[in-house]
Amino acid sequence: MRIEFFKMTGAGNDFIMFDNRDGKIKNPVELARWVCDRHFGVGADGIILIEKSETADFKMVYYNSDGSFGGMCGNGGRCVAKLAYMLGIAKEKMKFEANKKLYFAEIIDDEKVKLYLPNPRKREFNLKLKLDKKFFKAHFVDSGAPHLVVFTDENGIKNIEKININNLGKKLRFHPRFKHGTNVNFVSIIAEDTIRMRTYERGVEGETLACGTGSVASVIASVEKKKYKNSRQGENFKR
Ligand SMILES: N[C@H](CCC[C@H](N)C(=O)O)C(=O)O
Repeated sequence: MRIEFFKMTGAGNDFIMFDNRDGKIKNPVELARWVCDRHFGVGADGIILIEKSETADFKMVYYNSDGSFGGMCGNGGRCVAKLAYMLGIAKEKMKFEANKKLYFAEIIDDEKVKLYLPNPRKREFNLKLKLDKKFFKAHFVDSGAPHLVVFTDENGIKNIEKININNLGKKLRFHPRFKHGTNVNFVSIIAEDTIRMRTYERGVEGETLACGTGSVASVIASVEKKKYKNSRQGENFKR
């Protein structure tokens, strides 16, 4: 069987995407594991299927590289919006369904796609998580995907670049407090309006280069805990 695919990256978080409106992909779990392999496949953090929707322009169905169902993905949402626009499935302003929720996206120009995420309701601040006889202070925000935010300064970590994400991140990701597991973001305050974040992703089971819903969760925790300015500066951000 021949299946056309598209590869895109959102800030380094990369995805292989398929137009599955005809339903010809029947085993996405196996497909994700195979094509996401960076040596024996194409290589990506996950796959995204565009499927038919009754309530929106299309449905985004997202699987992590290990084949687990991913729910919502911020970077993937921007990529799939662009693909849907390129394929003529949606216009510049669109709405799509993902994990039974509705999202709005807007194509700004060739390089920019804006994605509107609803305000996360599930937030739990000041958790104390026991790990290897030590307590970690962390905050939990579900921004479409479950995210733990671990501030380096609240946990005596001096240099975020030196954290062994694939070790410490993994332990927190599997902490029994989270029944379905969680993504884990380590965050350092850089300036009044800038944070540095490194993410361990559930389902990729390793550090990824960027995470959209993780960024949103980290900013929410920063505004709450660090009294950040709730600034809209990001809108004018230029590379
Ligand atoms: N990278 C994604 C989030 C993936 C979450 C997924 N790994 C899970 O919760 O299983 C993003 O840009 O929002």
